[in-house]
Amino acid sequence: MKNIKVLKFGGTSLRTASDRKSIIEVISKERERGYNIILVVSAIGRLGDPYATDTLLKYIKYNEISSRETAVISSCGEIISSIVLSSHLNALGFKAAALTGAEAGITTSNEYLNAQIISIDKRKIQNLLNEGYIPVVAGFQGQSTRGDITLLSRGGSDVTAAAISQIFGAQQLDIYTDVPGIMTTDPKILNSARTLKYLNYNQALKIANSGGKVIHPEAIRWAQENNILIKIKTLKSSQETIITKKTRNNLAPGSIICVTTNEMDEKREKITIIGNKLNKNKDLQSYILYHDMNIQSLSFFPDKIELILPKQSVKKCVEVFHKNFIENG
Ligand SMILES: Nc1ncnc2c1ncn2[C@@H]1O[C@H](COP(=O)(O)OP(=O)(O)O)[C@@H](O)[C@H]1O
Ligand SMILES: N[C@@H](CC(=O)OP(=O)(O)O)C(=O)O
Repeated sequence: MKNIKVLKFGGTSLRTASDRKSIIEVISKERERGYNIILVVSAIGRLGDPYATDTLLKYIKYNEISSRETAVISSCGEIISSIVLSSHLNALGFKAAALTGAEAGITTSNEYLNAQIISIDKRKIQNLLNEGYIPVVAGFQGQSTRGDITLLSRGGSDVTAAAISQIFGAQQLDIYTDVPGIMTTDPKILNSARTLKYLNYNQALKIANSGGKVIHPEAIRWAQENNILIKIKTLKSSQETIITKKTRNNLAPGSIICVTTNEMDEKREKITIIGNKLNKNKDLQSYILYHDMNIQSLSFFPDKIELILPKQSVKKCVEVFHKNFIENG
């Protein structure tokens, strides 16, 4: 079957009734454009929302239940979400069918909380598509070769969506989230962050690997193998990031694209400055070496610089790098 598009909706895009209404409008438009749609959903909302992953995890203590049971309770959020969305679609006259990861044919390795997808049996989703249904797949989960429920690691619904895109020969995967794409830094840290319009797979992978959690790195790898165009977007704006093999965002030596942050432990965070041939950026290097920013450890690589700092110094430091070397760089 041609013209397949996979749409993934993250927990933050499914939160309210109005979000879910906007999702139905997106699906409707994509169908009108002639696409056969496969949906992948995450658990609704974030900590505090009834069936969000972190809310479910608050009901248990890791040492009281096994990893197997942790995977089972965590998987419930996505299952509930898939049924909520399919019921909305059916109520509006679409034909939709919710599937758990196992029902969608996703077989994984045996690590309960951090499994890898080994294969996807296409038959169930394919039959639904042939019959005019919109499959709504619960993301983040699969079934191990031993028959247990497994998780694809935190943020893993992106992996479900990219793997399904590859197996079904989709040319495009749209990931809906609460930010208008991959940005020059986390907009929750700095509101002057701007959306990066175009990235190639390698640039996106570097950002994802160093804490830019908009997309799971494993999802980029699945997409890259089949050259699938990824769009990262939000329901609320027309801005987006387009990730492809080649980018229009060719970087001059010494330039920076993104500053990411990643928690190391309770007290420390790692800041990563990502760019091209950063050894050519003498201003940046001397800024780091000669300004007192509370840096505890520093590593230079050709395409990134990693700094470890106490948590309280991170915001200021991100602000300085962003202002001096991205906004005015
Ligand atoms: N460079 C970045 N660009 C955009 N967002 C970022 C970046 N780094 C971190 N983020 C954070 O990633 C969040 C989106 O990822 P996530 O919470 O996993 O969403 P979803 O539920 O849609 O999967 C944003 O709310 C933002 O705070
Ligand atoms: N709900 C899971 C899986 C996931 O991918 O979620 P989201 O797409 O909302 O980041 C998690 O919180 O890890």
